[in-house]
Amino acid sequence: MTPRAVLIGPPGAGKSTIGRRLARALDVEIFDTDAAIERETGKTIPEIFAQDGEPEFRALEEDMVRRALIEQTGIVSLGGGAILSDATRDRLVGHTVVYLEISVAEGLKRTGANTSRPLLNGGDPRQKYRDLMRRRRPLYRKVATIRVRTDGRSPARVVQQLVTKLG
Ligand SMILES: Nc1ncnc2c1ncn2[C@@H]1O[C@H](COP(=O)(O)OP(=O)(O)OP(=O)(O)O)[C@@H](O)[C@H]1O
Ligand SMILES: O=C(O)C1=C[C@@H](O)[C@@H](O)[C@H](O)C1
Ligand SMILES: [Mg+2]
Repeated sequence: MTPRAVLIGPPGAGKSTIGRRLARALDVEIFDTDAAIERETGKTIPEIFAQDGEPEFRALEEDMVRRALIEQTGIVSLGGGAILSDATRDRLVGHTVVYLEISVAEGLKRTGANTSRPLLNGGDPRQKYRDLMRRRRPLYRKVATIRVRTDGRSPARVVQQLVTKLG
């Protein structure tokens, strides 16, 4: 058993939104690792970051992704930073991995008013988002088997393209 597709990309790329809609279009289940971690721990992600620290969150995330890749058969949406883990990148080999691409400007717009993303809080969000993309872009590209641009495209349009690409 293997997921139909795994969605990756930075905050605001649409992993949760597109994931939900793509799953509906394909009539499969959606499994969002961020939501699953919150369910399993009974804490929100900002609470985990604040109380336990990012390394603890990354460990929970790595294990959640490991299990999802074994157990899920629908669409799996990963947290934005999940691909930072070497083990996770290794485990993604052989899967259908969709990179939802987004520009820094558009990513900032989509995440702007929202404070539920601990990594973008505090300091200058623009600089933080840029730094994050500089570090992650090569990793997203490396593990992706399909890339889709999301700038200036409605979720419906992105989903439509993905349905075509996934066959
Ligand atoms: N193609 C799109 N066009 C316009 N807005 C979008 C698009 N995709 C998502 N959005 C909007 O952008 C915001 C962020 O999307 P979403 O939460 O799905 O991103 P995410 O990749 O799951 O982010 P995170 O990594 O923080 O979980 C939401 O308000 C969503 O409605
Ligand atoms: O980009 C990131 O590192 C994160 C993205 C979110 O999906 C969450 O997994 C968390 O807020 C960390
Ligand atoms: Mg999300």
